[in-house]
Amino acid sequence: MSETGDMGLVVVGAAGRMGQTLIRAIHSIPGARVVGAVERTGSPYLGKDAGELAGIGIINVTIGDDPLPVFAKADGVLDFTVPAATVEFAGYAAQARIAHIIGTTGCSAEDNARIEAAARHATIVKSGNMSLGVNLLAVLVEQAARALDADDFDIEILEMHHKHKVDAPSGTALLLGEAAAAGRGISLAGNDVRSRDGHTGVRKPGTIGFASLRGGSVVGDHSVILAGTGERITLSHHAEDRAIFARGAVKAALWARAKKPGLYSMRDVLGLA
Ligand SMILES: NC(=O)C1=CN([C@@H]2O[C@H](COP(=O)(O)OP(=O)(O)OC[C@H]3O[C@@H](n4cnc5c(N)ncnc54)[C@H](OP(=O)(O)O)[C@@H]3O)[C@@H](O)[C@H]2O)C=CC1
Ligand SMILES: O=C(O)C1=N[C@H](C(=O)O)C[C@H](O)C1
Repeated sequence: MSETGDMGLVVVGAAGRMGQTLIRAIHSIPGARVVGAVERTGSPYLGKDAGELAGIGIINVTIGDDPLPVFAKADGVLDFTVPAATVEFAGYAAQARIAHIIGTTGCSAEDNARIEAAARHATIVKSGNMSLGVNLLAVLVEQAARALDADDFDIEILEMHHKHKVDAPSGTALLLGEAAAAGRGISLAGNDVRSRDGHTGVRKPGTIGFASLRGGSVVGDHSVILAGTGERITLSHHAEDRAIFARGAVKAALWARAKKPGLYSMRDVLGLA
């Protein structure tokens, strides 16, 4: 806990697009405080003040590359980095018995198994999208997929992101795919079609298709299309500002503080489960 009684939070990947947005969000939200900032060894941002880098002025938190001492004095860690780093941070958060909020996408099944193991000791909230809007959209997608029969309506998920994004389909697209699959009473694994190229043959009934676009500065656009014969329903979310993800992550941290170790989702945090 920080000296003020606020929840003391460490931001890992503090110099990244989300890292800087998180520093600004924590600074503006009552009850939370930045107590540490971590970047990878060799980062040009080591030694810089995390607040100054994020554009809010000096907050006396220097960006370092050793997570252990900062985790030891914190209540939680906000992590929007890369899968290999996230798996490592999950182990450290479990050792320190602190909350770990994971926004990192592109984790493999093996990464997820290691995160699940860490959740035996740490309270982990992991979601491909921390915004209220997308998590509400997931509930609506599940309802629509349940209501519209697979014989009559095909489900396709389209996402577009900025040109710097490295994983596809996006974590959000997969989260929405999981919601659609749950509505249909099937598992997404084995029923997903992640890309199409060449002579693909006709669409296999009951599958859930994905398409990914990349370009420019798009923060995150997602559409779930339920395509029937003669009609089409499109459920969409457009993220205009990364602050929506950062605010969700801080909300998740404050929620997780009072929770027992385990692996939770943003739907749990928002009461939409
Ligand atoms: N769940 C959600 O709501 C959201 C999830 N995301 C996800 O968050 C992740 C990050 O996105 P974004 O901020 O755009 O990406 P960035 O590349 O801008 O930021 C990632 C940061 O993590 C740093 N990093 C890499 N390895 C380590 C390490 N071992 N220790 C500490 N820091 C490390 C990177 O450093 P360097 O560049 O020097 O390698 C970089 O500064 C992605 O997976 C993205 O999909 C993004 C937005 C919302
Ligand atoms: O990389 C991003 O930027 C984003 N990643 C998340 C995802 O993979 O869905 C969330 C958001 O769409 C932005």
